[in-house]
Amino acid sequence: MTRPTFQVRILDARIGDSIPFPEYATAGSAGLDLRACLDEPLTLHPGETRLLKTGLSIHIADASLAAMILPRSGLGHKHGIVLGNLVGLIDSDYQGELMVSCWNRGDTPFTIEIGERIAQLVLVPVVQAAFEVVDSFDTSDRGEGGFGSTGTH
Ligand SMILES: O=c1ccn([C@H]2C[C@H](O)[C@@H](COP(=O)(O)OP(=O)(O)OP(=O)(O)O)O2)c(=O)[nH]1
Ligand SMILES: [Mg+2]
Repeated sequence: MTRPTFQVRILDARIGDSIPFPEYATAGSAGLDLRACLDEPLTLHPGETRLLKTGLSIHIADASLAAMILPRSGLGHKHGIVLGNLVGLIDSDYQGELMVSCWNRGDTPFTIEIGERIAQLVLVPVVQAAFEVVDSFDTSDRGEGGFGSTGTH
């Protein structure tokens, strides 16, 4: 399969050296792991949130694509390390450093090591909408029902 190509800037000279460049871990991986570009290990105390550098910027350039920063399941489930913004959305025109908001939502301190994989980046298709303002909609089966309106079984 041909892959779209993005320009990437390496903002930290350790990337590609002591801190590996992101790569798909397996042929079927959806995400690229992002690593913490720290100068020293960082202990996140319970409830603490810190914005961490990744040492990389990407320019997606194509408005029909975006990237999402998602938590790693192991860190989130086992150690309570998730994202302070829950999900990060990278706009196609963003050219700044990819940043990861790390939140310790658990009840024990967790130390992030230099170069540790802290989150994952997933490229996703995007549809930009145009809106037509109307007074009413053609009625659908659901109508305005939501929030459990179809029951629980
Ligand atoms: O986890 C994240 C989330 C966002 N960003 C960058 C890329 C994104 O394109 C930009 C803006 O993000 P967003 O639109 O979610 O934040 P905002 O609070 O609305 O800021 P802005 O006013 O700059 O759009 O910040 C990151 O590096 N990491
Ligand atoms: Mg925004």
